[in-house]
Amino acid sequence: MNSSRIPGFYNKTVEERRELLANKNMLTDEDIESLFTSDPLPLETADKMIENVIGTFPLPLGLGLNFLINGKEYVVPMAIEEPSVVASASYMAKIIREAGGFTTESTDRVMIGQIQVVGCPNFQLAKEVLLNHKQQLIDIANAAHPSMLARGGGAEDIEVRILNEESTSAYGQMLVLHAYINTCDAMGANVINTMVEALAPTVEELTNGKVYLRILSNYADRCLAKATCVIPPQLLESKGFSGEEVRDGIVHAYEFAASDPYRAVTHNKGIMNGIDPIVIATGNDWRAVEAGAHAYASRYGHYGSMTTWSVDDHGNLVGELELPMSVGTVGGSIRVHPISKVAHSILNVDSAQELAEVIVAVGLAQNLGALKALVTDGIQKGHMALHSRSVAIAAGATGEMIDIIAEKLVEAKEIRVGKAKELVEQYTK
Ligand SMILES: CC(C)(COP(=O)([O-])OP(=O)([O-])OC[C@H]1O[C@@H](n2cnc3c(N)ncnc32)[C@H](O)[C@@H]1OP(=O)([O-])[O-])[C@@H](O)C(=O)NCCC(=O)NCCSC(=O)C[C@@](C)(O)CC(=O)[O-]
Ligand SMILES: NC(=O)C1=CN([C@@H]2O[C@H](COP(=O)(O)OP(=O)(O)OC[C@H]3O[C@@H](n4cnc5c(N)ncnc54)[C@H](OP(=O)(O)O)[C@@H]3O)[C@@H](O)[C@H]2O)C=CC1
Repeated sequence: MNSSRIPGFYNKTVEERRELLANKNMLTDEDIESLFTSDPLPLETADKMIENVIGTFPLPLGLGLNFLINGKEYVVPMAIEEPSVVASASYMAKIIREAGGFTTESTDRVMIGQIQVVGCPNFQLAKEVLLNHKQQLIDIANAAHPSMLARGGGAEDIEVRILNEESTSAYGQMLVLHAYINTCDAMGANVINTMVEALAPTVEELTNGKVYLRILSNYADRCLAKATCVIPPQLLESKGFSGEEVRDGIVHAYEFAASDPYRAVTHNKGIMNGIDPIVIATGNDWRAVEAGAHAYASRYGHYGSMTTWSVDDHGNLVGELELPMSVGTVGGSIRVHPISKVAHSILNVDSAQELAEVIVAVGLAQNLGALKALVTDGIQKGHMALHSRSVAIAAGATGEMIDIIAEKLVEAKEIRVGKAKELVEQYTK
């Protein structure tokens, strides 16, 4: 197993980094070909992926390093436009590996398909009838996609709810059937939608109602992944701040996010800074993950922090992140986008469950990075120093000029495009 600890990786050139991965056998010949080409997503492939294609929209692909999860090393592919995210994830993963690494766990990959039934003459009776035909309904769902059952998944259970029973509106009352479907290593949207569409005629017959919606729920609260880390305070020490001070600051920051939606949204955005890039790089549906994650952050009746941070009896900082994680290692665009194939090669996970667990570990690290910066130097120092290169490019710097202008911006403590334009003008005179 290759170590994910590659000191100085970020000081190398892109070519050197690729060579290093190839030498460590972390890339296949096909991966190398996909990465080294000037056309990573060929237009003819793109044109088959979505509609009205006129081009592609590339994003930087970086590697989150130092991840040790359940004793296994992970190099994490991250596709993102925002500076300092990859650096921060790698830095926090480095601290957490010194503390023994992340521990993760996850539920079975049970997703939910919903069927909405309206106009039942008797909603209670309709519910009873559906529940009495549970096995028949499960069998119909599985007959619609038998291969999922054959690989150990498929429809497993049915639940029925009545919504707005007391409503007097002509549109309010409805019955909702939930089909619980194990989608194995697929995110499963298409499997689920196929199954609920197949169920609809029988559901109408049994309820004497009318079915409108037949679609998966992105609130995948039976498809959860959780990551935990336990960090002794001495590993959190930062210039001018004791480990205990940083630890306590992080717990105070968590309490702020837990109690105030204005802060929670930003706190959680910082978590998604880590989650979205790996979801995108692995070819998964980040809208589905985003929607589920934010809904889960509201499960206690108000929008709160996705993570929890506390201090254990030994004075260690304990972090935890649990989220719905409807991702796959097959299906969707995963085997279609050549760079997503490379990302899977680098990440080296064997199942969707393992992928989900890595993703929440990265989210937890990212939250720690942002909070540690916020409770010490503030976000601008580390983030803006790295952002200075984008500012230089936005001001017209090219080639070797980019790093020179970026350094001058940091020295001047004025990381803004106006200042960068002045510097570019001086440089090119
Ligand atoms: C940026 C750092 C890491 C610098 O932090 P630093 O203390 O200057 O880092 P360092 O130079 O001591 O290096 C420590 C480690 O960081 C990594 N590292 C260091 N530099 C690089 C680099 N160039 N490229 C890749 N990796 C880098 C690398 O792993 C390195 O270890 P090494 O390998 O050298 O042994 C730190 O300031 C930090 O974590 N800041 C937080 C950044 C952040 O959260 N950015 C997100 C954008 S802000 C936002 O959108 C969310 C927010 C903040 O609003 C959420 C919220 O409010 O909660
Ligand atoms: N609300 C939402 O989130 C919606 C999302 N989508 C989109 O749906 C796509 C994801 O759907 P999904 O059903 O996952 O994708 P696909 O239908 O593309 O692929 C999944 C298929 O892969 C096959 N497969 C091979 N090996 C495995 C394995 N080990 N475990 C599970 N399946 C395996 C299965 O087919 P077989 O059994 O025949 O081998 C399975 O049905 C995404 O692109 C998403 O954007 C679509 C609609 C709504």
